[in-house]
Amino acid sequence: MSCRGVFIHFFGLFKRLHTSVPSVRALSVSQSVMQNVPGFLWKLGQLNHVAIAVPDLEKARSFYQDVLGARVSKTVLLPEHGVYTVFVELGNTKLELLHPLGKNSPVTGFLQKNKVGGMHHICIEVDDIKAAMAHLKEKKIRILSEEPKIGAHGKLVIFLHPKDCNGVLVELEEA
Ligand SMILES: C[C@@H](C(=O)O)C(=O)SCCNC(=O)CCNC(=O)[C@H](O)C(C)(C)COP(=O)(O)OP(=O)(O)OC[C@H]1O[C@@H](n2cnc3c(N)ncnc32)[C@H](O)[C@@H]1OP(=O)(O)O
Repeated sequence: MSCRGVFIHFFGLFKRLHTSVPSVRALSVSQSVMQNVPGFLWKLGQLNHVAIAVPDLEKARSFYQDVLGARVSKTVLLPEHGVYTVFVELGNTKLELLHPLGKNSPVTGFLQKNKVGGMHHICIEVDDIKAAMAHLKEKKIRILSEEPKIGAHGKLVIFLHPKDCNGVLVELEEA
């Protein structure tokens, strides 16, 4: 490469580095704050977790821990939700592995339809769950419990009907 070629190559590289750093930073800042939409009495925050229903919890744990090398929590039983949970840490978010607990588990029917497992719900943080509920009722989005419950992180949660949310079961958790 000529002297001029070397200069152009390094100048191009410098420009790319220079422009990529602020855009990465801007992205991470916007993800870490609640969205402030004018006229809204509550704010939507970041993705808390994606839940995956699994027919074999130990096999699923082993996949994330031993094959992908992720940090994985102990199994926690949540009888009031009818699930066993295992959390997989991903840095910017988590995966929640779900397995039915008890005969009335809401995950049983899902696993009957999805034998190998599959994405069960997403969980997004909100700053005020009661205000979110009032707003969603007004918008005719079905909330799957009369009152918020205590979720996997000891915080208030509600679930929104998948048929009202583009086919995805949505959990909102008060941050
Ligand atoms: C600890 C806590 C936490 O993270 O904090 C948790 O995870 S607790 C995680 C477990 N808890 C929950 O899931 C609570 C909220 N879930 C529920 O209330 C229920 O599971 C429903 C989502 C209402 C589904 O009820 P159920 O199974 O009785 O109804 P169903 O089988 O007739 O389903 C009605 C329609 O919704 C679809 N459907 C059912 N579950 C779905 C899901 N997870 N994602 C997307 N679509 C789903 C079915 O395919 C069906 O569509 P077609 O009519 O087209 O066939």
